[in-house]
Order: sequence, then structure tokens, then C-alpha cells
Amino acid sequence: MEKQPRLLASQLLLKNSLFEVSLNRVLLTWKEIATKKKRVSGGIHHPFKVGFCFPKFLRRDKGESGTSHGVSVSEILAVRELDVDSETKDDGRWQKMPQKSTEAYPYAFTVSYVERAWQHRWRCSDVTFHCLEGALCQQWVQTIREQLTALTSRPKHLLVYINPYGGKQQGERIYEQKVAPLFTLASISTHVIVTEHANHARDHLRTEAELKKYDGVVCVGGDGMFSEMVHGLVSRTQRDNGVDQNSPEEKLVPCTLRIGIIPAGSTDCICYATVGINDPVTSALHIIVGDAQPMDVCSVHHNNTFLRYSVSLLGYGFYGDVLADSERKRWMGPARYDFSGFKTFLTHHYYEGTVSFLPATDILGTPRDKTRCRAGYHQPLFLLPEYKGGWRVIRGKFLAINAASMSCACPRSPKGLSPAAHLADGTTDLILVRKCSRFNFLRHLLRHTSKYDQFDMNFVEVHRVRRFRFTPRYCQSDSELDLRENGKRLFSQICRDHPACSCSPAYSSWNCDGEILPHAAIEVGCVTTPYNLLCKYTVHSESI
Ligand SMILES: CCCCCCCCCCCCC/C=C/[C@@H](O)[C@H](CO)NC(=O)CCCCCCCCCCCCCCC
Ligand SMILES: Nc1ncnc2c1ncn2[C@@H]1O[C@H](COP(=O)(O)OP(=O)(O)OP(=O)(O)O)[C@@H](O)[C@H]1O
Ligand SMILES: [Ca+2]
Repeated sequence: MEKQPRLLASQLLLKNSLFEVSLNRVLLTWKEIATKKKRVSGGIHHPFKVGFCFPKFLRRDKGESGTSHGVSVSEILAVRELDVDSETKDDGRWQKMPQKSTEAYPYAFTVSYVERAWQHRWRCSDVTFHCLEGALCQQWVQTIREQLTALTSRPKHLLVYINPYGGKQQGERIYEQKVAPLFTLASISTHVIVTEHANHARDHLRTEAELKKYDGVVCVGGDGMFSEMVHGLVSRTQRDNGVDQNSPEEKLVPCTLRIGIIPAGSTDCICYATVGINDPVTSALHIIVGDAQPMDVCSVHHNNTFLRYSVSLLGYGFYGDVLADSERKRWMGPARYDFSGFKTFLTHHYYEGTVSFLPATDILGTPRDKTRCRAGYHQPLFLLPEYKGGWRVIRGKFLAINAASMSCACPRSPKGLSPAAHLADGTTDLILVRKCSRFNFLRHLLRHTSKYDQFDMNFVEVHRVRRFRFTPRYCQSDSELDLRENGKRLFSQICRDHPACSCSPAYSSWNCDGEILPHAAIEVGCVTTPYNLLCKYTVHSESI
């Protein structure tokens, strides 16, 4: 790294030890100055004692002159002057300073910063430096504040929507107890809306919200809430730019606001697959430091009519049936998916139809790669010079047809439905699971929870695609495809007509990021758009 000119350097007291503290445009570092007489009790205050990974750029070396630490300026959350008198009043957190030290260093300031903890978790940590003079203390506070103000990617005003009914119905509590205090610490002003009904956030964003006042929007909830935000923002942007959403060929205009997710849902796959963990504090800290990550958005059409956008899973067959069944059991909370998953596994329905897809031949990388794409760990993608290939058509009987635009990693399956899917490459991984025995399907499902390859089975195939279409076999006319009206009627008719069909219904439903689509025949196009999530790392993908 290029050597940066020093902005400030002083000898300051940290707990009972003297440190050489230095600030440049990139790093704040503090290094213990060796003294003959070592401090007797308490140990120096250092936040990384208990085996944590170090923050970005942080080093802790123990050379001749003692321990040294560093934190990236981009991961400093706040700095504030401290009332030393109140600090030394024992609040259980700070130890009383020896009389000699407080007398000599009566001024202090505290720096709050991101500490990288275990398994992708981030935590907020504090370090307090004591100064000899008030002017020096103020100079440090002012200089660090100036550095933070210069970080233009950080949000200052956020519009927050809380779904009080998502997941375990803890959205409001999670926000008030874990997130709001961090936003206050980082001087972020918020306008908070607790939603009163489904689609409240979507409609407010689409029509009413004064978006100019905000640097980003935040949803506290699950994948369904995130989907509401995407629909509200994307629809508004297309309307404002005269883009016809009903045309499958139209290019989406990216919107300028970023969306942050505070996970408080049942699956939280969008948060988990991007950040690596579904942890509200981690997400809040990513939002504060202004991290961003573009992501793929698939638009789903039926007969030249726009249905929905999808950013994670479009699933027909197994995941569609699990969702349809689980919606009636919302009262069970997140456990509804396990219950309906078990039930759907036992019913073992397959669905006949035709899948046509346009393979993504102009990129390197396949769904069978061993690489993992999370924000911050992005594998660079390369454009191949020439685009070749046309549509491919596969007919068959499928237990599941899944299109994963990202890995879809979640606590149930930490590697996800398609572990090597990229976040922002304009493709989706199309996974076809053909009719097989219950035992084999169970083996396939179990592999989502282990290191074994779920695609390495002769009834499973996976293709990285730019577009795909699905037409169910018993699709007689387009008007007939309103599932809610015709699904049941067709089911009984087909069972009468095809006694060997094991009573599999003609249609399943599409699970589109946790919402049921009203049609079985769909056309899907995938594009990369900079709908940045605020809760991500800063590294941008080489998106196409
Ligand atoms: C035997 C254990 C096998 C476990 C296999 C686990 C694979 C789990 C893969 C999860 C993929 C989630 C994709 C994300 C979808 C989200 O856009 C959506 C909205 O939040 N969530 C769901 O649709 C929620 C979908 C939830 C699906 C849960 C499926 C549970 C299957 C349980 C099968 C039990 C068989 C037991 C036989 C003895
Ligand atoms: N105030 C509300 N009352 C009822 N439903 C709401 C309200 N606000 C939002 N919703 C709807 O609740 C549904 C579920 O929300 P959410 O995605 O937050 O939780 P989840 O379904 O439990 O989690 P996941 O999607 O991660 O599985 C969404 O479809 C959303 O439209
Ligand atoms: Ca993708």
C-alpha cells in the first residue's frame, strides 16, 4: 500500500500505557511505547483479545516496542470527546484509572469502529485515548470527523420500513434495540415507518415517498420485505423513465437509491447469501460504512405481461409447493417451511413441461465451479470475445425447476441452492431436478447441507442462463393458466385421464422470492443492475 502522509501523530494514554497514535487518510494506528516498568494490573485495553479476526487492514504486532493496532478509516463509525470524570466513575465497563494517569492525561476521546468477529459477523468496538491537553484532544476529534465527512459513500439520511410480522415478529424490537443505537452513534438520521399491511412499503415507495431526501432505504424483515422494496423502487424508476415493464425485451433503468436489509425474516436468504450471515448488527454496520454491491434482477413475464422481479429463487415444483402450503401456516413462524417441506417431500409430486433456455456462453465460469461469490469475495468474471449459441429445449417430468440468481445460501443451507452462482453477472443458474425416487430426492436435498455436490446426480442438471421459459405440459391456452381458478379442476381431470400419473397435479406454483406467482407459464430474463444493497462489502463485481 502506498505510504500516506501523516495527518496527526501524538503520544496518548490508552488505559495505563502510553501509545504512539497516528492518523493518515487510510489508517488510524496505535502502537505501545515500551517502558521499563510494565503496567501491573488490568492489561491494556485492546479489543481483539479473544481470538477475533482483525478489522480490514488491522494488524496487531508485538515487536520490541510493544503491541500495535490499526483500523481502516473507512471502518471508523464515530468519534466523540469523553467526559473523563464520568468515565472514571465506575460504570462497570471502564476500570478506574490510576490517580497519576488521570491527573496527567485529563482529556479523552473515544473512537468507535468495526471489529470483525467470527463467521462474517461485525461488531462495534470502542477505544479511548487520553490526552495531556484539551486542545490536542479536540484536534484529534476534529481531524477524525473531517476524515469521516470526506467518506461520501456513507448514508446520512435513511428511510426505514419495518415489517412487524416477518419471521418471529421481532422486527420492531430488533430495530429499536440493535440497529437504531448504531445509526444514532453514526449520526444517521432516519424516518421510520412500521408497515400496517402487506405491500404498504412497496406502494409507499412507488408513489409517495420523497426519495430525494434520502441516501438509501432500509427494510427490516425477510426476503418478502426486500422484494417489496425492490418492486417499489424499480417500478418507480421505470415509470419515471418511461420504461414499459410489460415488455420482456426492455432494459431496466437502474435506480440511484440503495437498499439495505436488516434481517428479521424466516429465510433471510438475500442477506445471508450476500453478507455471509443473517445478523442485524452486522448488516447495520455495513449500512453505516456505506458498503454496496450490485445484484442481478430477473424480470418475470407471462404473455408479455409483467408479473414480478426476482433476485434470489424462482422455484417451480418442490419449492413452489412448499411455499404454497406454508403460506397457510404463517402462524407457525419460520418452522412453517420445515413442516411444509416435510409434507411436500412426502407428497413427491412431479410436473411435466418444457423448459427452454438461452445458455450464458459468453462468460467464463460454470455452476459447478468451486468458487463462492459473496460481496467482498467476488471472483472476477471475464467476457469471452464472442457470443455463440442459441436456445436449448428440454422436455420432461420435473420434481423441481429452480432458477437461482444468487447462491440462495441461508441458515438451512449455508452453501445454498447454487453455491457458485454469482451476485451480479446477469445470469441465473437453472437447476432441473427430474423425476426420481423419494430416496434419491432426499439424497439431493441432504447434499444442500453438506460438502457434497448436489448437482452430481444423474437426475439433476444445471445451466447458467440469461433467459428461460417454462411451459407446463397441460397448457392448452394462455387464458387457461390462471392457477387459482383452474389448478384444482385440471388436477382432478388429469388424474382421471392419466391413471398412471401417481396423482401429480398438472401445475405447481412458482415461488418467486417467497411470493406465489399466478401463472405457471413464464418467461424470465436476467440482467445485472446496480440495485446496490447497503448491507454489503465495498468490492464491486465485474458485472456484465
Ligand atoms: C433433510 C433436510 C434437507 C434440507 C434441505 C434444505 C434445502 C434448503 C434450501 C433453501 C433454499 C432457500 C431459497 C430461498 C428462497 C427464498 O426466496 C424464499 C423467501 O424467503 N424462501 C422460501 O421459499 C423458503 C424455502 C424453504 C424450503 C425448506 C425446505 C425444507 C425441506 C425439508 C425436507 C425434509 C425431508 C425430510 C425427510 C425425512
Ligand atoms: N404490516 C404487515 N402486515 C402483514 N403483512 C406484511 C406487513 N408488512 C409486510 N408484510 C408482508 O409480509 C410478508 C412476509 O414478510 P417477510 O419477508 O418480512 O418475512 P418472512 O416471510 O417471514 O421471511 P422470509 O421472506 O425471509 O422467508 C411479505 O410478503 C410482506 O409483503
Ligand atoms: Ca447471478
